[in-house]
Amino acid sequence: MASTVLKLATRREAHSAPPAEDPNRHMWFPPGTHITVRGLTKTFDDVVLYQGFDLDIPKSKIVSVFGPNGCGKSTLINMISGIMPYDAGQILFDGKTARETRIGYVFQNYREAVFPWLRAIDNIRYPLQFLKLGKAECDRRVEQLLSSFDVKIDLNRYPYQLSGGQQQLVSIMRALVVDPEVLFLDEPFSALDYEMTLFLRSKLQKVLTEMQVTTVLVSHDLDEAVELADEILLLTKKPTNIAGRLEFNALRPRTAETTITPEFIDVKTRTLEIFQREVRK
Ligand SMILES: Nc1ncnc2c1ncn2[C@@H]1O[C@H](COP(=O)(O)OP(=O)(O)OP(=O)(O)O)[C@@H](O)[C@H]1O
Repeated sequence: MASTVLKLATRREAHSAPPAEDPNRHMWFPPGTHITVRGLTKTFDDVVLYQGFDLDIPKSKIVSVFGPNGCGKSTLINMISGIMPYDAGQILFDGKTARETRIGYVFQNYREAVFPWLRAIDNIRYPLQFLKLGKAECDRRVEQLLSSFDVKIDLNRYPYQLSGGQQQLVSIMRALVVDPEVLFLDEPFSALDYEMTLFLRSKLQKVLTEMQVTTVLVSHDLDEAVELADEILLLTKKPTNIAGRLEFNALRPRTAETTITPEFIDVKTRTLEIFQREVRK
């Protein structure tokens, strides 16, 4: 099946969509796509959450997922990242399965995500043991990450000795140390105070831009969803589908000043309009 998708993509790299009568039409995806979701179906206790859901996620871009409460944002990234099984469908990363792909995941609840028995530095290093890398390369990666994030905290401390924001910073670095092809973040800042949120948002944005990692972010905060995104993916109420997709092309790094530009206000307003239309349905 993987080769079928790739063949179809290669055949149609002329940017034109396939004819409507093509039975494999749903397998087509635009050039520049990294993740293809096709025919995704998920039911919880007889409630259909996703039914034949298709989605393309572009390579090296940040996509924010926004939608009504309980529409299935977390479930979607959990299924795509391979954490949660689905009933039917296919998800491929450049033609590979999730198991064949280096994936990073940052959870909302950092307290449960970091390992309390490991010092911060050992939490960050932890996933490297599963990659076949020499010690020098492991050290280089950790050093590079610490320098990119300009880390000022004492990494010899245990998680309980760190603030919530510092623990979430550790868990973000742990997700990035494997140099992931794809990064998933599920409301990573929602449990943090505002100052820490702004700080981490700006650091994360800088590092993601440097690393060019394909990123899918679930956020409940509209400003955050737009500020960080190259594209905002809006979902409907369940059974969940795509309500709209909006691009946001402002230059990076984006700062508080970005949020008062006409471009930001326009994208935010249009996002809100689609969201409100869905919520009222
Ligand atoms: N393990 C589960 N068992 C049963 N139902 C579930 C399970 N996980 C999620 N659901 C249901 O699926 C729906 C989508 O849940 P999900 O957490 O993905 O939505 P969400 O959009 O991320 O929610 P929120 O906006 O509250 O963060 C909800 O109705 C939820 O109750």
